[in-house]
Amino acid sequence: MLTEKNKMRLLEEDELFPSTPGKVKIERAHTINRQFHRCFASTSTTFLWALFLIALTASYLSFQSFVSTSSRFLSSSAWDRQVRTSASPRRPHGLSVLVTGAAGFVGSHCSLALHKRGDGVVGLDNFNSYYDPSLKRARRDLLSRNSILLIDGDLNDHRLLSKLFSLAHFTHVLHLAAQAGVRYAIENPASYVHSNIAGLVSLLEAVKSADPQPAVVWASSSSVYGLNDKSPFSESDRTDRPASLYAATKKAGEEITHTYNHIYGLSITGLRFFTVYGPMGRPDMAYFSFTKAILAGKPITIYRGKDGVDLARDFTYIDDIVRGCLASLDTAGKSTGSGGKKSGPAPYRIFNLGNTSPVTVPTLVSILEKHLKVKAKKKIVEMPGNGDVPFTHANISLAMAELRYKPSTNLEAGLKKFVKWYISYYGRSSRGGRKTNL
Ligand SMILES: O=C(O)[C@H]1O[C@H](OP(=O)(O)OP(=O)(O)OC[C@H]2O[C@@H](n3ccc(=O)[nH]c3=O)[C@H](O)[C@@H]2O)[C@H](O)[C@@H](O)[C@H]1O
Repeated sequence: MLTEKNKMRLLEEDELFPSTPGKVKIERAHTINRQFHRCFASTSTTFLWALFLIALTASYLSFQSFVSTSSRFLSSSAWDRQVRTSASPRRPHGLSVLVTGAAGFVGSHCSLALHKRGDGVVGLDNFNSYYDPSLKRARRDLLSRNSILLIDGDLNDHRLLSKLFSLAHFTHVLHLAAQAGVRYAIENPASYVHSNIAGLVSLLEAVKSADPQPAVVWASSSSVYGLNDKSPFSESDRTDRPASLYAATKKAGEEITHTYNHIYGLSITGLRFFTVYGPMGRPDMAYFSFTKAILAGKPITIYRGKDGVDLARDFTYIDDIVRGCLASLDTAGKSTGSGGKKSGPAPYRIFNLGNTSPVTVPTLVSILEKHLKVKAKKKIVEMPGNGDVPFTHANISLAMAELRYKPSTNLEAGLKKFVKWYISYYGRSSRGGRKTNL
């Protein structure tokens, strides 16, 4: 017999876990159900508590790491001195440059080149794990051996940025930090917004407030041309049809920098890089991942465009890009703002930095086969609709006229240098582990 109290409890439980209407309830089944429900209720409560505790611990740890990262930087006079020393030019009228993304491919090369000619350089990089951070750490070690300070920090850390600009009077910012990669945007769209939009705005806010305001040279991308089919691509061509989120964030960057130029008088130079390659490059890019796979005897996938047309890129060698970046810094006019107001118009420039001679992906593979002395196992598939464009081709007349930019390394010669570096760094039996220092 059920007591009134038990009946009430059952009723309450029925309301909590309603049974399917019209089903006959057998008391034994109900008892089992009840036990199950209790057990479920207690399991879910435990689960919720566990979740709560995990969230609490995670926020505590991230707060701690934020506090320790910031205080490590922000309260040490030794660190202040390091920043000032690294930012100081060692030649008369030398530049003082904050290089963001300095542990990256283009960033590390540019930092070394600036330092070599006597400019002051401070690097900033968040060492994210988009590709193997050990290569980024090796680049940092190389910079460190050249007395270049590289700070582990994120563009979105406002306190860190304002501290940096208060410590050093940077004449220029070379902004190369970004979430790169065209196809990865399908997997992780938020990382593009974090770095290429929020990070960019955070940096521009800090630059705007700096006194004096530095000039900004930053990496846009050939991908902004998107579905443009007028060849070669000129800076005045349409860029309103991006084919990937990566491209859309780079295009947005061009508009955002324009706003800061217009309102605050920041001197802006946007560089549209065309598929940059070379030693110490990015492991996610085709020439690099193909090399690794070919040496390991693994198959490579070659995408092919509509109607069996080969894809082509205006592959541009890193040394040419570095020269273009340095020439942009050297010719950037001054920012005109102070205290959040501009005192006159400041330059806003955009340049293509390409090679002007597109090469198809199968040709890239055959050059690699020749330099590696190994035949590739090729799998040819139709280009997936994940952001790729069929070809790129730069018109570089503007950069030639204003920057004296003149690319001098063709793909054959550039890949030879890349392969030499790759084998010296990873060895021929490459499994991704490094053999020597950079
Ligand atoms: O100029 C840019 O603005 C961009 O250049 C670079 O993008 P992409 O030109 O796409 O270079 P990359 O990935 O090396 O693919 C090269 C070719 O190989 C094809 N490709 C690629 C991979 C593969 O497995 N198979 C293949 O055929 C592929 O279809 C393509 O045709 C930078 O990564 C990017 O960050 C941005 O800076």
